[in-house]
Amino acid sequence: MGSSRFLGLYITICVLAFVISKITIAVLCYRRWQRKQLVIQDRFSDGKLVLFRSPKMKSLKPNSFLKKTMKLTSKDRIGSGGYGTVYRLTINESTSFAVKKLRRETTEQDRGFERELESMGDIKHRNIVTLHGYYTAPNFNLLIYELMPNGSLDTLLHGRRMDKVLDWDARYKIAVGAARGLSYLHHDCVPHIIHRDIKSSNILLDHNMEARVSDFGLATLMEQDNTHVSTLVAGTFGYLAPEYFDTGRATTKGDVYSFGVVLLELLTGRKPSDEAFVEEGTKLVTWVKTVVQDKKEEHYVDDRLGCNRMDEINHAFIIALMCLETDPLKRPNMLEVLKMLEEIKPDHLGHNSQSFT
Ligand SMILES: Nc1ncnc2c1ncn2[C@@H]1O[C@H](COP(=O)(O)OP(=O)(O)OP(=O)(O)O)[C@@H](O)[C@H]1O
Repeated sequence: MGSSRFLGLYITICVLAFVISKITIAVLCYRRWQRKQLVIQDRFSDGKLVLFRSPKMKSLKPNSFLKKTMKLTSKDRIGSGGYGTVYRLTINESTSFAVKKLRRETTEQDRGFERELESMGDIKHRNIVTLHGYYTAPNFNLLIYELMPNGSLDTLLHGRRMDKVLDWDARYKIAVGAARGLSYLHHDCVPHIIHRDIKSSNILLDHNMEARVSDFGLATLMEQDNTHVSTLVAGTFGYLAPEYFDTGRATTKGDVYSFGVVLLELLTGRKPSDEAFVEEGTKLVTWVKTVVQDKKEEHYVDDRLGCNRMDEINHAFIIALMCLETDPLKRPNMLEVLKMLEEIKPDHLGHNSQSFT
């Protein structure tokens, strides 16, 4: 009798200990999640602002942040792309953000969409544009990014900006930075991330002219929402790997191909969608393959490179062509591309080849 009472007491204590430990774990997880992000409900537009906590966000007053975000107008517009319009949000003299207003036609609030954004917010790397938070309301969504003061590589290479000429050293640094960011997404993130839309307008430049890959995860995100008007699901014509046209499947090797196109753009200063190619019935990649075969690279490098290091430039052409192999299996992966690029100028980058922020 005594031993069965003891057994009953023993089982009760075990069950209680189990339940208490589960509750404690749940409370700790909830607190950790709360510490990671700040959620502000917006009663006016039935929306919700979520800011991911980081040193930069620490000093911000969330309500005034929300007010300023809601007051963005066309005067604050930086530009627009396939996914929506980008605005500059100025909080004070030293703090600004880039806010991307996504086109959204459905009114459904999707928790999967938010989860995707939360994992995008966890990605922190010095060659990737940080997502600081998001705003979601029944009719629109905003993504809050770090503002890149030097805009996009596309604008610097092909736009009318005369104030900044990118010489060979600057372009080399951009190529290595972009390769490092992409290699981080492919090889260091779990699960790995396929960008799906690598192009010069998605490579932004920070105050040091260091490359930052932007818009990662957006193709997947918008596919879920199913509102991005795109002929080919994701990716931009001129940058897409040939196999994508057959399979429609995005792969890391597809990103490697697109990166190869960006490298060619850096070397030749020509856009993959250059009308001259269309008129000649060719495209940047086919054209460069012939140039390299005929060993005529020096006639086609961008004059603005201002460099007599043709050995380095030829080396970069070879890496670009490896990325542009028609057979994806023959292309190197991004870690290999990064290593080959770093070998072009081992002394130049020797002191800062570390991958993480
Ligand atoms: N974080 C940012 N900081 C500064 N400028 C940005 C930022 N994000 C985007 N921009 C600028 O906003 C403009 C539009 O960018 P967006 O990413 O919407 O379009 P895109 O990359 O040109 O095209 P797509 O949407 O098809 O990828 C570009 O000129 C880009 O330079």
